[in-house]
Amino acid sequence: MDIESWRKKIDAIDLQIVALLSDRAVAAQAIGKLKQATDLPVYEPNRERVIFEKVRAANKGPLPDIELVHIYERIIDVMRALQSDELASQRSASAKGKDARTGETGKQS
Ligand SMILES: O=C(O)C(=O)C[C@]1(C(=O)O)C=C[C@@H](O)C=C1
Repeated sequence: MDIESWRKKIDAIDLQIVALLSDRAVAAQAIGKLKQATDLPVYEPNRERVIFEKVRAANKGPLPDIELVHIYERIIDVMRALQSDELASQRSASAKGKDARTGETGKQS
């Protein structure tokens, strides 16, 4: 296959990754709401250790285990932020053209 064909393959894979990450985020958000309702902490290090172990066990290469786990650490960081509602407020602020932290529009008056 030539470079263009491989790039088309990567574009198609990226669409699947985005859809799967969105599905994962919906599940994490649902867990976050259940945790809020039952006063459980967002951060569950034991559960995260189990996930990293499953990821290592599922890995057939060519990515080294350590790199895959790094990707997962980042994914779960983002899921935790979503559960704490930090990302939800950032997203709605940016949709309105506002700074998530200050709520300012960034336009000169
Ligand atoms: O399983 C949970 O308790 C979750 O909240 C989900 C999740 C994850 O994204 O996989 C997120 C945060 C926790 O620290 C552990 C795992």
